[in-house]
Amino acid sequence: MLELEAVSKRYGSTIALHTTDLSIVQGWTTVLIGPSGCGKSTLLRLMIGLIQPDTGIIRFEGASLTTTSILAQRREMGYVIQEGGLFPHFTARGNIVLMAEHLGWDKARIHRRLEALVTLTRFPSEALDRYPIQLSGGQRQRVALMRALMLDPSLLLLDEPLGALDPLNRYELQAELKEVFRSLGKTVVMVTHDMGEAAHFGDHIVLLQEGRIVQQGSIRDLVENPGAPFVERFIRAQRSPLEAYGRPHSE
Ligand SMILES: Nc1ncnc2c1ncn2[C@@H]1O[C@H](COP(=O)(O)OP(=O)(O)OP(=O)(O)O)[C@@H](O)[C@H]1O
Repeated sequence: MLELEAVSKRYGSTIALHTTDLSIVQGWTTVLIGPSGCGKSTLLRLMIGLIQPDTGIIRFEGASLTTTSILAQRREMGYVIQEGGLFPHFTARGNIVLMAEHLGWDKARIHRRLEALVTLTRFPSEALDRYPIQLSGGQRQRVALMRALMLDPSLLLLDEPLGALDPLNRYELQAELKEVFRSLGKTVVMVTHDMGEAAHFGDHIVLLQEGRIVQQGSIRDLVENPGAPFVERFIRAQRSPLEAYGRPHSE
C-alpha cells in the first residue's frame, strides 16, 4: 500500500532519517516506536507528503508521491498529529466536516457521515457544538480521529494519538480504537513511544534508533529474537507498578 525506497531526510546537519526502506502492508496496523528524536514523526510526515525526502522514492498504491500529486493522494490518507491538532476557533463539528464542506459534499451526505462517525467513536453528539477547549482530552482525540476518518481514507496515519491522555482514559481508548480499526479494516500507521501500546495495536512493529530501523516484526519476533542489545533494553524499559510491590510482571 505504501512503499519507501532508499528514503532519507536531514535537517541541516541533523540526520533525522538515514537511508531507509519500509513497506506498509494493507490492512495491518504498523507501529513506529523508538526513543524521543529517533525519527518517528519525520517518517510519518514523509509518508503523508508534508515534507519531501532528500533521497529515495515513496509510493502510495503504486504511484509516487510528488508535489503535484500529493493533494489528491492525501485525500486517501487520514492524519492525526500529536495532541490532535484541532482548530481552536472551530467547534468539534466544524473541525470534522471542514474538508467535506471544502470538497462540496451536500449537507445530507455530511450529516450521514457525521452520524456514523459519532456512533463509531462513541462521541456524545451533544458535544459536537463545543469548541476544543470545552472538551476533555479523550473527547478531543475522538474528534481528531473523526476528522481523519471523515473522507473514509484507505490509510490512517496517527502520531501519538493517545499521548496526552491519563492512563485510564488511554487504556479504554486503546481498546476502543483497536476495535474501530478492526471493524473498518483500515491500514494504520501509528507512532508511539510506549511498548505496551505498540504490542496492543501492532501487527507489525518498527523499532527505530537515531534515524535507523533497528528491527521490525511482530511483538513475538522482537521479544523472542531481539536483533540487537538495544531492542532488548527498549522492550525491558517498561515499569510495572507491581514491580515496586515485589511481584514479577506476570502475576
Ligand atoms: N523541522 C525540523 N528542523 C530541524 N530539526 C528537526 C525538525 N524536525 C525534526 N528535527 C530533528 O530530527 C530528529 C528526528 O525528529 P522526529 O520529530 O522525527 O523524532 P521523533 O522520534 O518523532 O521524536 P518524539 O518522540 O520526541 O516526537 C530529531 O533530532 C529532531 O530534533
